Amino acid sequence: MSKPESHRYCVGYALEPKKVHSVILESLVDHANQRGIDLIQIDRTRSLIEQGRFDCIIHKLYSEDWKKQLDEFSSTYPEAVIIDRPQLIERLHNRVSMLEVVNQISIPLENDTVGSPKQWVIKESKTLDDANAIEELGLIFPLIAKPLEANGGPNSHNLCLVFDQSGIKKLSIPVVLQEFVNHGGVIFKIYVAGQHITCVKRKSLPDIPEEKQKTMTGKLPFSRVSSLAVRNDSHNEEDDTAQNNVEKAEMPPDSLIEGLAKSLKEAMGLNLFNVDLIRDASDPTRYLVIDVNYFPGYAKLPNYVPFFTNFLWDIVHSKTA
Ligand SMILES: Nc1ncnc2c1ncn2[C@@H]1O[C@H](COP(=O)(O)OP(=O)(O)OP(=O)(O)O)[C@@H](O)[C@H]1O
Ligand SMILES: O=P(O)(O)O[C@H]1[C@H](O)[C@@H](O)[C@H](OP(=O)(O)O)[C@@H](OP(=O)(O)O)[C@H]1O
Ligand SMILES: [Mg+2]
Ligand SMILES: [Mg+2]
Repeated sequence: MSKPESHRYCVGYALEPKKVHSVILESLVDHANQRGIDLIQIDRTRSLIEQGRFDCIIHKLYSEDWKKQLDEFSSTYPEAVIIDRPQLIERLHNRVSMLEVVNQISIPLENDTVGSPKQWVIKESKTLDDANAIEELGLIFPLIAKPLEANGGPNSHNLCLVFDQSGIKKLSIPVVLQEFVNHGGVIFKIYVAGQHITCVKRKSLPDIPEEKQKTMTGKLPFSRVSSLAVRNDSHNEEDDTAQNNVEKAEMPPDSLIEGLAKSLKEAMGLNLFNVDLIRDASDPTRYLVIDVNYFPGYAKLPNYVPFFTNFLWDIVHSKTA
């Protein structure tokens, strides 16, 4: 075991209890401790300033009161690093602004392209009921309907596949209708923590064959497919095939993974996020970003403990973010 470092740094974390449970594991606390970093839970029942000096604060809380407390804390301790600024995180709480940035960056790539699927936003319920208005939008079925807000609220992961106009009527507004792209049932999840980047493969929604696209009608709800894939221990033939597809899938080129992660980090000014990326089954040079999440489930990564500790170490040692 390495020698504990003599100078100690203090990193405060402010997260919902569920997130503390899923991300701040004992193994992380112990490892960080060995590297001179004390991970301290911020007490949400007391004022932040009262809790003294932190070298760095990591957080995933969005209330106005919390934002005010962070501002006060920064004024009192200007040298402390806040990961990340709430105003910058907000872009990821809306499924339109989260993908806009993908189309503003440019990544030097030889053959591949990175973009986002076509999407339409519907904000008024009368539009859902108006067959003419829907037709005029020129939607391309099948679609994925996603709540516009992606702020961790109870409905923000309630998605559904929509096969024709009849499926649109029963959606809740505001909703984003996104072109469904067949991608071989495999999703690439790029996790970013400051300058540390890693990519894993996961099971995704299966392809919808063309014959099926013509016969399916209405809508089909689903929720949290890629998380299910992490937890799934059932064994049926369909799952085995899906798992097989994941294992066989070739990773995107390193230059694409790094280029995309670094450009997005720069453009958004954020340190802690992941990117969901798919590869078009009918054009394997076409990559599409479908989702960007703030402070995702890092503990699902196989190298999570050193990965996250290295990030914290960089921050407290450079004191710049
Ligand atoms: N445009 C698309 N084409 C094909 N499949 C898609 C598309 N968008 C999403 N999916 C599928 O739906 C799943 C959930 O979509 P998305 O990641 O946008 O939702 P989310 O609720 O924000 O997920 P997360 O739990 O990662 O935050 C993806 O993992 C993928 O399997
Ligand atoms: O709880 P909200 O704010 O909705 O955010 C979720 C993200 O949307 C998911 O992407 C995270 O899971 P992944 O790390 O598997 O993407 C998921 O990670 P979790 O499994 O630690 O909850 C959450 O960060
Ligand atoms: Mg996702
Ligand atoms: Mg998401």
